[in-house]
Amino acid sequence: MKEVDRLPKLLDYINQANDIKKIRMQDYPKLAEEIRSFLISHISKTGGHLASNLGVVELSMALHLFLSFPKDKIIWDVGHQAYTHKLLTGRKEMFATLRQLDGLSGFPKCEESNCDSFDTGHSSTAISAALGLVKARELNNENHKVVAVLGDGALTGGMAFEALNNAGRLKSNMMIVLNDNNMSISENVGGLANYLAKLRTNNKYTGFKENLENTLTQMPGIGKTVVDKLKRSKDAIKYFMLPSMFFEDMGLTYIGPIDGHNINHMITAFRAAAKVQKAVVVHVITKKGKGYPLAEKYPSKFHGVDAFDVTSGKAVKEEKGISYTKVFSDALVRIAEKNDKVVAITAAMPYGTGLSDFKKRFPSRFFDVGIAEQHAVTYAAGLAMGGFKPVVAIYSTFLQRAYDQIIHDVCINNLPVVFMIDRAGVTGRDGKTHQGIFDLSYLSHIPNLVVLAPKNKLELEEMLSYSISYNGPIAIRYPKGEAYLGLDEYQAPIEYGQSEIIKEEAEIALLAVGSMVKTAEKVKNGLKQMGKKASLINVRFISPLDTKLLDRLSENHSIFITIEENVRSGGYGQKVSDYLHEMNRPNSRHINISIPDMYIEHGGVSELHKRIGLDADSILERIKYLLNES
Ligand SMILES: Cc1ncc(C[n+]2csc(CCOP(=O)(O)OP(=O)(O)O)c2C)c(N)n1
Ligand SMILES: CC(=O)[C@@H](O)[C@H](O)COP(=O)(O)O
Ligand SMILES: [Mg+2]
Repeated sequence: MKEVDRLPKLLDYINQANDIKKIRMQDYPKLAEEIRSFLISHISKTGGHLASNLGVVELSMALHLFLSFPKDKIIWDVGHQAYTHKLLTGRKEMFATLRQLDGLSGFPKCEESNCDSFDTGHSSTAISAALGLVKARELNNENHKVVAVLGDGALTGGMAFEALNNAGRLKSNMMIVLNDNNMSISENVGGLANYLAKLRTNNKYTGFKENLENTLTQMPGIGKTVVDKLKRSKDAIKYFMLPSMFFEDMGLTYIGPIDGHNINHMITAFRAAAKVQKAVVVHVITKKGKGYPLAEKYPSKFHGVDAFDVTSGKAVKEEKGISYTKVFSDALVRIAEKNDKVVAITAAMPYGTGLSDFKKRFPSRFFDVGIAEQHAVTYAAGLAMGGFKPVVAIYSTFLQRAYDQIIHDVCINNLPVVFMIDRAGVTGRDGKTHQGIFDLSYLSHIPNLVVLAPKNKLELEEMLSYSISYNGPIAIRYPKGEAYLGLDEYQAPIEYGQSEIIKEEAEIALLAVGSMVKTAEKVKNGLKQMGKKASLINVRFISPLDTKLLDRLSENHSIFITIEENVRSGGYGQKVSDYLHEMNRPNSRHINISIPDMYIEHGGVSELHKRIGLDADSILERIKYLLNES
């Protein structure tokens, strides 16, 4: 062991909340460096949200030096940047298990620590939740501090604006730390991003770099002795400010921009902000990926990573096969070459949803609307009304936001919008906020909306072509990860409302939705070994339900087994069950294999499937048990 390795690290002194207050001010930079090394070393092994976390090391330290936990509350918007907060609140030892099954969550989680105040994962909720906590504080006669921390990307979300509108009326203190790194996952876009850029580049920011208080002290009309008093006064707070009509006119106080890597400047700003009996925006400027040159250079690539080699930045595991996302991406570009009415929309996720290539190839037909799923959907409705064929690509979990827009704007108007719903099913390591397990339930009862799920790569391509030519709202849901290449000898043409019969036998009908067709193949083989015959059906259309096929199958199948990667309630299985019941088929038994109505925590997709009984072996066990054959 080298001599230096034996020396105690500053991090060794940080074992529980508030321990950071024992660290001497001159050691803050060293602690920040240690935290960064710790994060890089752990995330390189477990995967996780690297660049965002590296950017907020000093910001998190400053907040922890200023606040007291668990009394005070921070709400981390999205929550993907809360790793340093976790580290500073007694969870250091758990980092080896980050995002692993039963391990440390990658997001704030009240269950995990009393220093987490709100579970998050989806964007733009922090100001609303903080306002609620502030009101509760008032009603309970309490006096803790409440801080919402959100990024410039999160600020593009509609909820953030609704909350700001409300925050303008606040008569007690609440801090909104705007962590501005000039990036969402990709470049932040739109008028707000431009506005923040103006605030950022304001000359006076450089004036604050040396020392915020010294600068104030030297300002004409302020003077050394009155700085503290000035901080308490509403008018004088404006000396901290640069022209920020937007926040000010909304009724909030604005402080900034502040160097988000200068802990002392931030603490000074927080102290000043805490004295204002209003909502105060503290605008801090940070560098996404700070301290790891590759992440600084490629912040999008290092936003969320799998395990990687620190020196080269390359993923440890080579990507296997082609992903469904890539299949969609390539197919859409091919279609758009021939059809100039096709336009594509993303809500701040061009890369994740596979629209980056479309963006490069057809920049004028590509629209990134920011983290604004609701707007994305209604915007698509407008484009469709204007004669275009919008393809809206949004992850299953984030499309939850736009339920009303899908009904009210797209489906009541019966508009030809194509929804490409990526990350449908169990998505894995992001955990309960990100699993795409509700979409069949929230979509398949909407009148006019067709809902499809492909069994393999080829079928996703076919379904996309079908959807582009279909004259009405239509959605295709497909999972994260590698596209299935098997079963491509079965590719009956897609006919409206018709499932595909892959193997027709008798006795048992296995009806599998999308990703579960591959699993159902294995189940079929297992049943065969038990001496049972089974037909294998690729459901294809979750909505409308293929009732004709169900009627036909009822003639020589006595057991229907539906298999889907969606919660039970409102899923395909319940539709089938409902139909069989209504048609009074006393000789048909139905077994519903689906996800229990519960939140699924983080872990690997296969291990989660196993845990919830959605792998072939567990399904077979369940069937055997239910048929009394175990
Ligand atoms: C409703 C919703 N849509 C999309 C996402 C995916 N997402 C996670 S982080 C992120 C970018 C956030 O940017 P910003 O708030 O600036 O944080 P940064 O990563 O730059 O620190 C996006 C789009 C999400 N979490 N929630
Ligand atoms: C924090 C967040 O919501 C995203 O960064 C999400 O983790 C992306 O998921 P994928 O890695 O599946 O694109
Ligand atoms: Mg950002």
